[in-house]
Amino acid sequence: MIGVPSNPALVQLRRCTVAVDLGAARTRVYLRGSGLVADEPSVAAIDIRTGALIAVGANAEQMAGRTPEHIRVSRPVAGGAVVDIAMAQRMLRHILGDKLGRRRLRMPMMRAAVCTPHGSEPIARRAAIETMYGLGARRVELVDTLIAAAVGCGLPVEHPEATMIVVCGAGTTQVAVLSLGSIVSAETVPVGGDAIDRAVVQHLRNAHELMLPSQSVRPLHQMLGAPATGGTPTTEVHGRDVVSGMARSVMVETEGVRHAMRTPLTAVVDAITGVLRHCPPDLVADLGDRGIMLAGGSALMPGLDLMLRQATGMPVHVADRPDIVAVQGLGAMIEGRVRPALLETLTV
Ligand SMILES: Nc1ncnc2c1ncn2[C@@H]1O[C@H](COP(=O)(O)OP(=O)(O)OP(=O)(O)O)[C@@H](O)[C@H]1O
Repeated sequence: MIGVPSNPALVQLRRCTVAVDLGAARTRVYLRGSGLVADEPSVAAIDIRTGALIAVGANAEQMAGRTPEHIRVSRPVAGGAVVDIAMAQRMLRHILGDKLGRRRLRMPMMRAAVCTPHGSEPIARRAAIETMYGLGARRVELVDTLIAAAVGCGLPVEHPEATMIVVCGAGTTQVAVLSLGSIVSAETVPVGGDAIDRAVVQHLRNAHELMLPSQSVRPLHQMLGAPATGGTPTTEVHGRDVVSGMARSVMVETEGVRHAMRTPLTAVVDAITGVLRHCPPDLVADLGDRGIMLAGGSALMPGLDLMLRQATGMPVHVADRPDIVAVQGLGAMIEGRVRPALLETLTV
């Protein structure tokens, strides 16, 4: 496992004590020596009359859509970037304060590793760094999420054969082919689980004039992978009538929901074919057997792997715990469990 530390960035990563994945849906924190210590929704609730923080994480998420006028539920991370640095700092401080105790909070933050989506803008990378500086970090190492996730999946990224990873999160999907520890070709599209959920909600609104409560969307995900049958299978769905505002139930056809979910996913399929088009033929040939590793929280969507298999004709494997692979990969880097020399990191 120990190799030659020829990559200075990896040497810097080994000095980090904390690894953070600030996602649009969830914030995950890995502490060296302790493992994953926090995995909470990236949500904060504030009292707008006083500016006081009322809740963070799961407690704040439960309040979404149910708040009185003076409470605002905020999501400080969107589209793969921290969009409200001050709120992200307050949220992280509380999430970690709850887990570590206030006094231990400053120490682990001295050197932090943070993953950022592939191809993120300099301003987005800066925002991630500023967020960590506000928590007391003196140095921040940025790592491409695709590299962190590939390491977290246990892919043999340092080998001279191609591996392909698709990280499907809440707001973005990142696709890459890696070989010899580096990204050969990659693409990020602004489509993830949230876009799929919005497509389902919009379909119910257009086709049935029904407003779907947010907790009712996930049970409909299974329609993506439902076998196509000759008949028209239907499911009963409860919601609110768009016009009258009254509670109402409708029978929803599987095929309509499946079609709605597939529409945003065409961008993901296009990204996969685009990445393959930019790869040397030898690497593409490797992938015919190895296929695609699917990671990110949306990889848990039933039928997504099957849909991608059908659309690309390639084998698709879902990572173990696909939602946490990126932070686990970062964790492996700061623990020194990754072969040096071959991994590419972004250092600022
Ligand atoms: N069991 C599940 N079934 C279907 N979808 C799921 C499941 N679990 C999580 N998701 C979806 O996964 C997404 C969150 O994934 P993940 O935690 O990887 O996002 P993130 O890293 O916070 O987002 P991003 O990478 O876009 O910043 C959400 O859209 C959520 O609805």
